[in-house]
Amino acid sequence: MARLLIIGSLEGELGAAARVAIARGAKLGHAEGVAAGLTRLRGEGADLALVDLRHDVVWLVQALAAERIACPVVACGRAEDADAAVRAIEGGARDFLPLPPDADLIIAMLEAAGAAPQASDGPVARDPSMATLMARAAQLARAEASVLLTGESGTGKEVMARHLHAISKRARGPFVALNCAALPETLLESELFGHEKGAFSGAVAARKGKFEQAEGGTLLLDEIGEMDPRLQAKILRVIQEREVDRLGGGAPIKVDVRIIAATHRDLAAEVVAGRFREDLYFRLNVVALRIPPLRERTADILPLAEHFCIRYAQVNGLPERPLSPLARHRLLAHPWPGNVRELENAIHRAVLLAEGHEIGPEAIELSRPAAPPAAPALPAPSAPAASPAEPAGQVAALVGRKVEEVERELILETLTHCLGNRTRAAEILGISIRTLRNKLGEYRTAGIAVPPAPGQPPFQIAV
Ligand SMILES: Nc1ncnc2c1ncn2[C@@H]1O[C@H](COP(=O)(O)OP(=O)(O)OP(=O)(O)O)[C@@H](O)[C@H]1O
Repeated sequence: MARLLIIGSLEGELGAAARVAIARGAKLGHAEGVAAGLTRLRGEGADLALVDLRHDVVWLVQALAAERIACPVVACGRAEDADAAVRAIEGGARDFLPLPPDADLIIAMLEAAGAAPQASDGPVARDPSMATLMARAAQLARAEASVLLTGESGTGKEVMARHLHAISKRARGPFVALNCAALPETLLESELFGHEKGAFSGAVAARKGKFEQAEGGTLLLDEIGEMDPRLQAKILRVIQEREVDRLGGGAPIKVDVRIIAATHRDLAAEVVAGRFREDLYFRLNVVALRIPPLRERTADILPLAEHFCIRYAQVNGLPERPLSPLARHRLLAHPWPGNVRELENAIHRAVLLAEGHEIGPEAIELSRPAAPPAAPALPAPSAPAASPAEPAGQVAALVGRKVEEVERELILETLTHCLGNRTRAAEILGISIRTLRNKLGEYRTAGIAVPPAPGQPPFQIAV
């Protein structure tokens, strides 16, 4: 369940935003001001904080950065408050939410924060390959062993992790998820292990890490393959000793947490390449579940599509409508490179776009062609083929240029567009923040100017 903290009075339009989020399944916390909000974020944390622009948003962002608390902050206000909104974004706020709130925008922001409201009804799994997987998951219900979930992005690893938690004897305890690829190393370290007061210059109060927050429940370490080897060693110690050391010393704290790790990488290959610790791999891999890509479980496509048709009709207050036979055909013919996430997005759009009593094929927009043309013809050099998502002229204009060069321009332009906000730019580009930082580091080394992060002097050295 997404955890949202609202900072400001709930009496006005912010209260309406709170009601929208609750209706979509978010768990709400509230603080009247930024200082009280900071105290709550130190204690129980949140996936997203919505802060009334009349409060000192930049102070909160800076305090969170100083205390290494990872929580995206979204400033909220009326469209007339544009100047204050720009100051908040320049000061490090993730985004601006215009009031009165738009329900879809709130959902999108929760999703961008990695906290999409979760359906509580468990995974849809009708394909025989998933039936086997679900049977194995059921066998594991009473087990305490760590589980390693592998599978391409969007196959449903987090959904499966939540399911494993829900059917386990820890179900009454918390389920806490952390995306290890989304945070830089120091922030990830204090998110995981917490810190004592005075552990670093901004640590003005002690704070529990995710291991402690998940006490008695389950901790999902998502994208574990991206974790730095030093932190891998610390995770190994927690698993072996069942205790965590907060940053800044103090006695070790006993923890009772089941760990589920997930990755889209081939971790065994990462071990061979020397990027992932073998001992940690064996500890996590006690039980491994591979979630097949959607193209390998085609019997799931229509049940999933129907599930999302109902869900998004309800979420948007629209009547439930069936998929027409042609729409079904179109869905079955598509290879779904983005897996269930891509299908979910396509159906959400279709539910909004469809007209009439059923959802027809015209409402289903697919990112790539459903199948290659019967007789593929080589495009003429002067008129290269474009994907349906890209206007032909724009792609044609890039012919003759190096991929590396185009990539660099896209990254730098996106960063400029986001006023230097790395997290936002990485999200838009669809790459991890770590990859973005590495690229920016390369550009700097090559002497190319990089837009500074908000609140930092131009062309600083640290990325
Ligand atoms: N079996 C399923 N039943 C219902 N919904 C599903 C199922 N699998 C995935 N989804 C939905 O698809 C989306 C992507 O799923 P999820 O986040 O679990 O994938 P993931 O493999 O963890 O992705 P990533 O590797 O990118 O983190 C979510 O919105 C989720 O609700």
